Amino acid sequence: MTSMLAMHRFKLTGLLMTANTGLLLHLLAGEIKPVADWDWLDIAGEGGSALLLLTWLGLLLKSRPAGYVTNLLFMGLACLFFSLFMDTVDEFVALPDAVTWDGWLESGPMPIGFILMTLGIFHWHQEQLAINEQMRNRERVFREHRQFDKLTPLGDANYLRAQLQLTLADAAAQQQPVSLIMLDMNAFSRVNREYGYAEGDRLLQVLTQLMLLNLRTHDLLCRLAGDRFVIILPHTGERQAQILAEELEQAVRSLAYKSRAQGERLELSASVVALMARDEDPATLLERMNITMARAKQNLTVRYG
Ligand SMILES: Nc1nc2c(ncn2[C@@H]2O[C@H](COP(=O)(O)OP(=O)(O)OP(=O)(O)O)[C@@H](O)[C@H]2O)c(=O)[nH]1
Repeated sequence: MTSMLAMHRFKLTGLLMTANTGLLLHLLAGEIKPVADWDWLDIAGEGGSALLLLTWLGLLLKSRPAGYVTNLLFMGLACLFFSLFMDTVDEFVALPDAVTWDGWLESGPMPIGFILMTLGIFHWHQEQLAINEQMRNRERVFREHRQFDKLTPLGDANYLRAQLQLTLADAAAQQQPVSLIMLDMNAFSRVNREYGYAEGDRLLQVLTQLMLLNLRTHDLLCRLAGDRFVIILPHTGERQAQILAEELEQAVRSLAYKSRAQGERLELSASVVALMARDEDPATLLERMNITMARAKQNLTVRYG
């Protein structure tokens, strides 16, 4: 409360002084009416409204940051308050007939107050639109953050599907090819079993870095689940995707990853398959990818037992 008063001290002092000046002018020029002449209904109506306007002023200053819009609203409310205050004072003080300025004090600030209030509310509306836009952006970022895997931290399966949908739509519009690569580590569960889950986690992080180093800037790597990753390759035909897939497979095989505990090298390999998107939705494309991967894994088992 004290900080609010301090922040708006000039405005509040100005209002207090203006209201006092109006009161003083009335007292100097006129005489206090006998109580019998007081119109209680007018006093309650005009005085009550003036008090309510003071409450609005307090709430406004308490809830809004200082600035242009607040100043407009304050000035508007202050004018309305002054008009009603003068109206209320008029109920207690009788002025000679020759005095005409009291009418100006009562009615003059009223339209100015309404104009200032209208301007203030208009700018408040503009300000609110800008805030809404910012909130929407923040919410979008927050929602997207929830779609990121904490360990790697790549986009997760939901993020992948959303991005795939966008990329496929873009590709269709531009008549450009899109390809996908799926990489699944072989015998990853053995790493967890023999070296512990924490070592498995560390390996997944290293593999992520390794893949990112091997990709182009516009490729998007996501973690589908566990040790399975998918890369979206915009503007890429199947042949180029195959080359990238082979490079990734080679990179994993050549990785001289050492366990944290004993520092021994782990023999690593990955199954990597590449496909070019046809005229299909993300779910169908991912399904086709999973089937291709399952076949590649099956061949691996048949070959090495
Ligand atoms: N450390 C770690 N392990 C995970 C995580 N998510 C899944 N896994 C493990 O990854 C393994 C995946 O098992 P599988 O799908 O059978 O994979 P795999 O052992 O590589 O078998 P193949 O793919 O058939 O060669 C399981 O042991 C999961 O517990 C994770 O975030 N961290």
